[in-house]
Amino acid sequence: MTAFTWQTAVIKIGSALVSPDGTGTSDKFLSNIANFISESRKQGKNVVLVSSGSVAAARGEIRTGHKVSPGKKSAMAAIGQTKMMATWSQLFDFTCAQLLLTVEDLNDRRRFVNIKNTMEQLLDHDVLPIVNENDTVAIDESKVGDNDNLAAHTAIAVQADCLIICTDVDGLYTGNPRQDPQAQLLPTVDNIDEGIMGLAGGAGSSVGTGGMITKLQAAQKCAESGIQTLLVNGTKTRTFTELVKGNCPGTLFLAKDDDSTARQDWLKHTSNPKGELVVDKGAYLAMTERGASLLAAGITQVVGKFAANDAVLVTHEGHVIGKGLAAYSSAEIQQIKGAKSSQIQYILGYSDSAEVLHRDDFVRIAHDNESIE
Ligand SMILES: Nc1ncnc2c1ncn2[C@@H]1O[C@H](COP(=O)(O)OP(=O)(O)O)[C@@H](O)[C@H]1O
Ligand SMILES: N[C@@H](CCC(=O)OP(=O)(O)O)C(=O)O
Repeated sequence: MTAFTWQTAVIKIGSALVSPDGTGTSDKFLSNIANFISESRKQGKNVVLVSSGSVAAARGEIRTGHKVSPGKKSAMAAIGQTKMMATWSQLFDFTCAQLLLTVEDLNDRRRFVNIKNTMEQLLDHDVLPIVNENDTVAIDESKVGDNDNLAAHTAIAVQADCLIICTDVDGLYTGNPRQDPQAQLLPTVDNIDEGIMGLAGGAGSSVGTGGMITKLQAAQKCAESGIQTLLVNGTKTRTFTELVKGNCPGTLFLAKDDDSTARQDWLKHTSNPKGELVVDKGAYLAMTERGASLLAAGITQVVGKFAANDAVLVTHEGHVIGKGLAAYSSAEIQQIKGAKSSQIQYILGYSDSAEVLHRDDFVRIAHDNESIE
């Protein structure tokens, strides 16, 4: 077993643990998890819970076939969310708070900062934040879609040093252990490359969403943000006795060395680019080799409509070089592109910033397969 240490953790609980019978909720597995959370808080650690199970908890409350329509899922989430929250609350002798989020809340910088501040306030007041996707309002493109990725965004928001994903298998195996009895458990993963991604199969139960792939996506986001991820079996008591001792009884995904700021982690993994700035070779070299800010003079083209403070992609010759927060709107940049910074005041009649994209609001993206739809 690999040893690990942590101070602030996001703990993600899958539907199969909240609703082991595939309908209603049960404390069968949750009481062990709740004890671990209580014990960790007594040790002065910070915990945020991301809990699935609202849809599964409401099975039987609404007539459905085997496949449930999105409309019925939303209705089930509305019913099951209160059941799930009530089940958690009765396992703790401290206050719990409910946070229901959508992808739009996370993508928007101001809303994201508000979510982050709210969670910090709750932790400062010894309240346990319990997060879930707002399945009642989120449909299709406004959905994160799975709580593994939602947990990674949450970990980035609270600047956790650890994400613990509790599921119904012991960790990451060389193949889906439900289909391949020869599959071996991997105790440590130091780099989530294509080979590791290729090991992931689908969900293990009828109530799970995403299966192993979304867990690996979450672990990858976290690793790149300097956050370690543990994938453990939430159905076993021993998991939690080992976790309390600082041992990882499943798979530990190591964090990468990360000197990026919290703002840059949000930009890279959570923000959704609303447009694109095409830059010339001089700006490209200045940004990638010297870490310089982007000035209006280096911009050759503006793609899409966006407001000041929206996230945008920065591209050169068809390759994405990074993502940043634009200091000006697309309409303003259309007017100032190619101009010297000293001319911004003259062209626009005001100058909010000498840079169109400040170096602190920019994050490099090394691969080049991202594009604007
Ligand atoms: N390589 C793998 N290693 C471990 N489990 C895997 C792998 N590939 C697919 N799985 C499946 O992923 C399931 C966990 O995902 P899921 O059912 O979505 O759980 P949860 O509800 O906890 O999110 C496991 O039960 C297992 O069947
Ligand atoms: N938000 C949904 C859960 C989505 C999800 O990712 O489920 P799971 O794979 O069980 O963690 C719900 O509360 O039912």
